[in-house]
Amino acid sequence: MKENGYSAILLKKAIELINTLDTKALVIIGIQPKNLLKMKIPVVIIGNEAEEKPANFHYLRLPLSLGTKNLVNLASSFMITNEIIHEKDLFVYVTPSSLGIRRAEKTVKAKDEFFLQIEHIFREVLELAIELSLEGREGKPVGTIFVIGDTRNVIRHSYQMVPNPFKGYKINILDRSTREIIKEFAFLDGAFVINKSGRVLCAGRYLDIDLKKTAVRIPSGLGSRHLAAAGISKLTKAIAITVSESGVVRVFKNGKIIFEYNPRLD
Ligand SMILES: Nc1ncnc2c1ncn2[C@@H]1O[C@H](COP(=O)(O)OP(=O)(O)OP(=O)(O)O)[C@@H](O)[C@H]1O
Repeated sequence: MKENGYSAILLKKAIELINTLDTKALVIIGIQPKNLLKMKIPVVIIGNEAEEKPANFHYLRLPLSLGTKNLVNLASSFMITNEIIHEKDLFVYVTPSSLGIRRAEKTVKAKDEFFLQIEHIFREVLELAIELSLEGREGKPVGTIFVIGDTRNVIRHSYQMVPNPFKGYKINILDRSTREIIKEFAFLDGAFVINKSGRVLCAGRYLDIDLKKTAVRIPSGLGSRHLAAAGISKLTKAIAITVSESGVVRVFKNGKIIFEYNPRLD
């Protein structure tokens, strides 16, 4: 999503639309908002925080590389979840190269906690998970688990299924040039373990959860991958992100699903 010089015009048109139609919010994606202080309706900004921070401005720190469709869907769910607008309300969104009107709907199941969770490393891993869902590996769908944070306890509750390909290497999720390497290892059975600084400590890790002791409930139809992710997030303070072979990306915290989204269905 690149700035292409139309931002100012599109933003002006968006405001005209808001003044003409009964729209309840403005979503700004990847544009530095300017001259919006007079806006009476809620403004959701995805991208860099501006210096202007009136009470009706909400910031969503999502990666712009998720693309307009995904971001608008997430913004829509965010606004409904936080009662900024209601389902079916109209809102306008604007990006550096497009302008649109949408009816608010919850295509993404996300709990409040999810939107509080979007700090740096988590955001990068979520983006990677969505990329994996969309791209697969060599054209084939791929499923995996990323476990982020509380690594000491995660390691305690897991073991290697195969030799750890990341042993001895300093591969960090923040280093974009190593993204492809990380994705390559998604074909391994098991989970990735990532520390709070973004370093990938291991792949191919079996999450050893005693399901009798760790009472987690997940929706029926989900198998052992999702049970393991729910279990590790309950047993430790880690967050687990799963990509299922069907493409659904889920986030687990404290044994519960706090985010569920299938980017392939957009
Ligand atoms: N405890 C575990 N720790 C790490 N990985 C696991 C664990 N259990 C299962 N997996 C991984 O999940 C894979 C798929 O298992 P299963 O089909 O039962 O899960 P699922 O939840 O139905 O996932 P999907 O929706 O992707 O099919 C396994 O091949 C394995 O790689």
